[in-house]
Amino acid sequence: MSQKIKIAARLRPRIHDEIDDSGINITHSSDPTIPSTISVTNPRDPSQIFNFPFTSCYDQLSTQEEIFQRDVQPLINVVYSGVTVTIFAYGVTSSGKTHTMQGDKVNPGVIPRVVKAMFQQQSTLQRSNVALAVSYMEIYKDEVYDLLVNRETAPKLPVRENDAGQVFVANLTSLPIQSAQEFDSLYARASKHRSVGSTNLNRASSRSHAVLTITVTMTDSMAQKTLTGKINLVDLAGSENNKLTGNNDPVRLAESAAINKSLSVLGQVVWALNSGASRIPYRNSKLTRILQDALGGSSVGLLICNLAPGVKFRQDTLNTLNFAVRTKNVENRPVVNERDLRPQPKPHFAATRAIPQPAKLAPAVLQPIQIQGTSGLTSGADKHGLGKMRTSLAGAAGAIGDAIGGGGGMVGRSRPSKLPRVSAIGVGGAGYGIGAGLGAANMGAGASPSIVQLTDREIDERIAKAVEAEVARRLKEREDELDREREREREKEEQRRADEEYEKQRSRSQDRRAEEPEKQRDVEHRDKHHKSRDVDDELKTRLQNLEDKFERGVRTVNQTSANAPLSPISRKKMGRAYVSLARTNSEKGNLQAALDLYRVAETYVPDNIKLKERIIEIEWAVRNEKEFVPSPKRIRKPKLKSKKRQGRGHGAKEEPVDGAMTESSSCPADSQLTESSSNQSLNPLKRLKTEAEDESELDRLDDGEVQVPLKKYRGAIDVKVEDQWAPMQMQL
Ligand SMILES: Nc1ncnc2c1ncn2[C@@H]1O[C@H](COP(=O)(O)OP(=O)(O)OP(=O)(O)O)[C@@H](O)[C@H]1O
Repeated sequence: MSQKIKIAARLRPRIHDEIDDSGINITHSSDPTIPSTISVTNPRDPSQIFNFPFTSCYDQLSTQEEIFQRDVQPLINVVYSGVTVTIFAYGVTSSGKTHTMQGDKVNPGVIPRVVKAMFQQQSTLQRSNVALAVSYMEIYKDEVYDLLVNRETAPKLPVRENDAGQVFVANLTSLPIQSAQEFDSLYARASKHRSVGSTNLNRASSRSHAVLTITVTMTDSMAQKTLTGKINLVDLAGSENNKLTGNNDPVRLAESAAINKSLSVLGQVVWALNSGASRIPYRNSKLTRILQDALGGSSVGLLICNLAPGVKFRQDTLNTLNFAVRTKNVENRPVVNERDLRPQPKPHFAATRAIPQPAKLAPAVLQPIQIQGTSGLTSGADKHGLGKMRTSLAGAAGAIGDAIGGGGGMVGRSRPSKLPRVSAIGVGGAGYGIGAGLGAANMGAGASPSIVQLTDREIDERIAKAVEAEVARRLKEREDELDREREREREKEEQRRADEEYEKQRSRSQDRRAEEPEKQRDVEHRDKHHKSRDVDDELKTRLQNLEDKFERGVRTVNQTSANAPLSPISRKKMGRAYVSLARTNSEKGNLQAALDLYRVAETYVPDNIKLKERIIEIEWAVRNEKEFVPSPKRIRKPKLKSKKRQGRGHGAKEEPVDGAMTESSSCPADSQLTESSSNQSLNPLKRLKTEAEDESELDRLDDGEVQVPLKKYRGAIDVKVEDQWAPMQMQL
């Protein structure tokens, strides 16, 4: 049965000298069937309030104990029923994730409380054997490191997938723990290994994602079963805005880029799961690869969204809540991890590498009737003829088996050629050599008590069929594995090329900037010309296709196109093109189409904050059936802009932290609006290109310098306070 991820949102209190903020409010519901609500004021328009209903909302006065009792404690039973549970803390840097998960001595967080509860539960169990073990890793700059070993010398650990499709970190230490005290001292030591650094926003900011796993193995010797429950406790690193954190040294910037990228992939995974995409981009980061089971997989999930008060965090708060709303629609299919300890029938002969021991075979040959229930097969007639036949068949299997790295070859070579025929059938489920395989796979010897009379020819045919089928299966397995390997290599190669391309572009633009102003003007002039040619064939085709679709009234955009491998530049171009199309639609009043297109654009440029804001605004307008008036277009003023850029580059002008709230003096004049709207008369493809190249909506959205005049905007939207933002969803 599928189960949705449960969401809990927690607002931390003000810390240090943070300014009091009344922009985030929590309304608790006394009725358990009605969710509590978090209301957040739009930083760009204080008259607009977004409401987010969640089953669990914790305000600034909430305690660690409350959160544990209400949302975490019930999951301990789930773990003890043999299911994997994943709890992860998500939020912007300094929002209180580590406080919630780890806490301190006075206010222990989720992790120490979970361990205590796990031991308490263990003591109540009558089962003969319940063992707890811990592993702890961090994902730092997209590499996995073991935190239970010396971190200085810890190697990067590979992430692998087993035959059952479960993702695991190879060679990760797992230590048995006997008591909560033992865990505490081990955890305290290991936490010191975690990468932590100081930023303007957090003295001890996590520079990595940390995943702590407690595994409980319950062995019931009477029922001969083992249940394995697991709880993954994930303290994610927070998304970072380098302007606010003050990160400026290369190490911090690289860490920050890795954190933001992995969180952005996390968002893409959630988006892809919600939109039913055929390919979920788990492999695009180690974080999502490791959390694969928690996102659309087989574990039970709890997402704790940490929120920070203050206007400077307001946009991040909206982004976090927006992520939460999307995540609560992700469905998992929890499974019980149970293993039967009773001796299993031996696997098919060709699937095992074990070399049959003649000494073991011998007694089985002597008691065929007991298993097979027939005397017709005991004679051992035609030993030599059959032996030859079998040798050649098994030899062939051996040759192929060797080629595909399987065990068939070993079986083929090692099988004694003079094995009496009766043992081949009679041993059946006992599992000796070829006979074992045949008995189990083709004749059902162990299962059926009926007498089976087979001629030598029939037996040989069956042998041939069994060998053929097994070899074909192994070849297929091998081919699939090779395909997966090729796919992985291809992805790596694409990533490398994209990085190279990005580096090239960056160094080119740096070179350009370093040139003399005279020359720079030339370059800019040339660039302008190049730009018009810069929309490559691929982009043109895609734009044309899009154009055609919309001309025909097709509203369904192929959203998986965002998954196609593109260089960062092409991604940006595609993003711009979609934004441009979206804008056209929003201008025409087709808000749903515009929203779809903005969302597609977001898959190409997931880090664009202004784009996220735009999506939230339009989502709100669509849900509340309000009119949405897009902000007027800005006309580029090359000189002014370059001056501003230079000024910024030299730190001449400090941007206000809450820039989004600032009314800008550089608002476009009415004449500019007219000029912009004259674009409407152009041929749509031309118009798209013009918009994408000359005055890209995306660039403008992305550009913190130019703000829409707030008064104008407010008047145009005519919003009402307290409109419902998202539909109510109950979880679990
Ligand atoms: N509920 C709370 N009550 C009191 N203090 C809190 C609370 N939540 C967070 N804090 C304090 O806020 C500061 C930042 O919290 P924390 O380090 O947990 O943030 P974070 O989200 O883990 O940040 P980062 O992503 O940078 O690691 C810390 O000093 C912490 O003690």
